[in-house]
Amino acid sequence: METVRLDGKALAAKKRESIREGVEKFTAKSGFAPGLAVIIVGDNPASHSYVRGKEKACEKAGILSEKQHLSADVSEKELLDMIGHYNEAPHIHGILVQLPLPDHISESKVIEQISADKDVDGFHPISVGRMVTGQKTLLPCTPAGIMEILKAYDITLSGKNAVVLGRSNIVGKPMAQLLLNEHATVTVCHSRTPNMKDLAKSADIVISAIGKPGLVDDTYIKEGAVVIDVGISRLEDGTLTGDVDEAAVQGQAGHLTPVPGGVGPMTITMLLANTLQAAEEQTA
Ligand SMILES: Nc1nc2c(c(=O)[nH]1)N[C@@H](CN(C=O)c1ccc(C(=O)N[C@@H](CCC(=O)O)C(=O)O)cc1)CN2
Ligand SMILES: [Mg+2]
Repeated sequence: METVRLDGKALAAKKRESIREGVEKFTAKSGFAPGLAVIIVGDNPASHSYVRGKEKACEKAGILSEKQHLSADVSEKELLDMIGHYNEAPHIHGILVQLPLPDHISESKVIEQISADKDVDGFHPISVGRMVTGQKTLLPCTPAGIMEILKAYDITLSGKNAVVLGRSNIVGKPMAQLLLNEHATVTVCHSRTPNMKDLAKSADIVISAIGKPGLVDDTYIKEGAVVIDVGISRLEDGTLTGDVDEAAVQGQAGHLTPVPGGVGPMTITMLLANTLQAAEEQTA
């Protein structure tokens, strides 16, 4: 069978154009642009590259972005105080702290410090609670972007068996919840799941967010299954690769997201969408 490539990059470009139009309308009506504060701690090159991508995307969409780069040895209190400042800043409608953080800073304390109204990453327990109970909220960007890809390609979720590989708070857990909200039957696999391969092989939809290059080959995939690759690893030669061995699943998967150019560009697109949504809700 022919494997359909799920082109996240092209979908992201289309969505970003419609977000840009929404931002233009918002700005004309309110007299100010939606504002996003981006806080990055330390010097992780991948994190800086993602933050650059976010700033560039904001600029193109007409969103004001304000970056704060803190040194790796900044105290937890200083970071919490900075978030407190942005919680009160009227020109800022969204706050994101790039993850991961250095070990001496509690990720959960930092996330809980962000006002739920400005939580454009959708990681705050209030946002998570709303998502779990099916209320309107700001959704985590990567899982929300994957849902947009599935919708754009008319992939039915109701009644389907979905297997999520990985249980992180950023991707695996919220992904499972969003699929469940759309009436899929969801199994979450992790490092202590003994029969991960068998579970994946029985699924209509496999979402891999593990971070092991090439882990998912044709022995994990049922003929015709939808395969979403969230893993991004940089190999020694500098190339980016996902969790999925693309060559091995070609002809076996029904649909497949590439890496790069699949899920990643939709992550940043959903951040733009969330920032506009937050600005609209705060000025309504
Ligand atoms: N506060 C947050 N931290 C992190 C998040 C997040 O959503 N919020 N997610 C990831 C990193 N991430 C965004 O921050 C991210 C990862 C990848 C991409 C992306 O566009 N990938 C491209 C390739 C990019 C490249 O060439 O390096 C692709 O897949 O095509 C965007 C955002 C962890 N931290
Ligand atoms: Mg590849």
